[in-house]
Amino acid sequence: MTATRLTITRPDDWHLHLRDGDMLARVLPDTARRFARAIVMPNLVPPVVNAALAGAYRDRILAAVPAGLAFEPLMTLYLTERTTPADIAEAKASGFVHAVKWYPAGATTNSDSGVKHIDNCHAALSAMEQHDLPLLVHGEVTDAHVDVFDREAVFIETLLKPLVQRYPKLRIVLEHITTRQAAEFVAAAPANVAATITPHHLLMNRNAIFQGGIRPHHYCLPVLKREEHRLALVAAATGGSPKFFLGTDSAPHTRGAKESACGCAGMYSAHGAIELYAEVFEQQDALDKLEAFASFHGPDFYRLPRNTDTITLVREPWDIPAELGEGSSALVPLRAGTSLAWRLEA
Ligand SMILES: NC(=O)N[C@@H](CC(=O)O)C(=O)O
Ligand SMILES: [Zn+2]
Ligand SMILES: [Zn+2]
Repeated sequence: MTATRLTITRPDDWHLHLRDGDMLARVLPDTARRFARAIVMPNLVPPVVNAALAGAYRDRILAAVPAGLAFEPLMTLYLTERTTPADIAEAKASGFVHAVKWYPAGATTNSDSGVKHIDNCHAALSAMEQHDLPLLVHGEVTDAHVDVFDREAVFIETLLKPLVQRYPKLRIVLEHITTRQAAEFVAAAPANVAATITPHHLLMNRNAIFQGGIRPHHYCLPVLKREEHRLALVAAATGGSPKFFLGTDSAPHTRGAKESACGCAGMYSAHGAIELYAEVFEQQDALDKLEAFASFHGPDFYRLPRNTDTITLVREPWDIPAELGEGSSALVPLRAGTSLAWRLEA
């Protein structure tokens, strides 16, 4: 029998881009309606590199939370080769910075200030291990000679495995995993290593980028992979392991920035995030595993309390508009012009 209603502990989003200004105001309500908390990515321009900037950004986010909704932004720092142990100590002491993000320079959107050589970050990484502040990783090498579809697997072998060995107590989240190699690596790693998985990498393979023509709204980083990799991610997400948890990587870009001769990487999914995950879990006949993936594994890893209120999803198709918002912040959401199978009950 198929379920038509599903009530779960309110989930959190452990990887989210909220941007700033008009775009922040446009996208935050979508997340705040569904999730109690989110790990907010620091790749603004300029990036959020210290606790003072994170605190100011946190205030702007809180000011944009719609009346009647409760939402807690969990802030992150952007790791650079100039991040000091004092920056880390200050971030930890703030109480609102929950992690530090490693962007290999040039790997993704707004990563220009990121890390060229991780060997230049060892003082900061030691401080993070000492203060128990997790490291979040965009796991792709940037070497132009490495095929774009292999960049995650090569990153794991050449950079991540040595790092895990060198810092055995550092908590590490490999973000938005996209390959069988990543799922296997995380599953076999010690308990201080975990991963987030996006709805789009669970729902689509790389054919979606080229369906009848080039599809800029299906371009993200790490790029969608072959079907065998999608299947490995689905098995990891629905398999019940506490090492895998929800992180949408909802990454809004304006329509113009996506539909361009050199379009930005990132998909917007916050408008239907938990509903999209429900589709995946239903396809696997694993709806009973959704709550742990969406609401328990993340807070347990981050050592935060689980949420105590609930959300309810109903199996009732609803239409996704062709475009969300207007003017400078208008964007094309995932599944634009089609429908989602599950709807969030008001
Ligand atoms: N995932 C993406 O394709 N884009 C993200 C950056 C990131 O998470 O790598 C963005 O900020 O737009
Ligand atoms: Zn990334
Ligand atoms: Zn991201």
